[in-house]
Amino acid sequence: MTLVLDPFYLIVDNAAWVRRLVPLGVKLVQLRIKNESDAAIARQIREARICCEQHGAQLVVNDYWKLAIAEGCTFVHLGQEDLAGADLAAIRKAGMLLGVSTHDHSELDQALSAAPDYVALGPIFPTVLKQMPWAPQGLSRITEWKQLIGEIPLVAIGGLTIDRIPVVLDAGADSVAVVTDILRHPDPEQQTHRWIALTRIMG
Ligand SMILES: Cc1ncc(COP(=O)(O)OP(=O)(O)O)c(N)n1
Ligand SMILES: Cc1nc(C(=O)O)sc1CCOP(=O)(O)O
Ligand SMILES: [Mg+2]
Repeated sequence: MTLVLDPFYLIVDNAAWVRRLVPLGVKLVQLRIKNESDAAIARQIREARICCEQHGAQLVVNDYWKLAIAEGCTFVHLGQEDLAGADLAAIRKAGMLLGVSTHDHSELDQALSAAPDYVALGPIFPTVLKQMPWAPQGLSRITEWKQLIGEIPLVAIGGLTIDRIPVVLDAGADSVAVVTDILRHPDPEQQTHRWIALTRIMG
């Protein structure tokens, strides 16, 4: 059955952000931790899972699919390199949902061969979060991707801001993922409220 994704997809880099923003009404959140020990990551996954369960939010664990399984999580996000090294059978056996990143047609073919529960396309606009070899995809690429993947939910990511939500959803994205426009906002709580309100109207 096709998954229905919340139109607002928050991505954070530690469990403290999950505790701070999920209670505001976030329903889909990714824990994307880099450069910490497995023990520290496992602890934060557990903390985030408990918080999400308490608030009816879906937690997606980035990269660390083994820890996600061990901590009883239900959703992982994998990039292409992560996917190449992952045991998809183990992920599915654990009953996990799977989201996969794509940046070009060959990556889309790879992603679709894993029967993902959503496909992410990025970077839609320039992003300051990480360096990537791909030029911004632009809005027409969102429309193209949605036509190619059909019913599978499409997540747009990269350089998204509150002002860009309408055009990105209108182009065909089912969900809009964000880091900087919320985590580096002077008032992250207020900005989260704005994202929730706008994606509820538009999504
Ligand atoms: C929703 C979503 N889309 C894309 C990514 C990027 O994943 P990946 O290419 O594996 O890069 P890292 O995030 O691991 O640096 C994502 N995390 N979430
Ligand atoms: C983590 C990530 N992955 C991308 C991809 O294109 O796969 S773009 C991106 C950065 C998203 O952060 P921001 O909202 O700050 O631009
Ligand atoms: Mg990754």
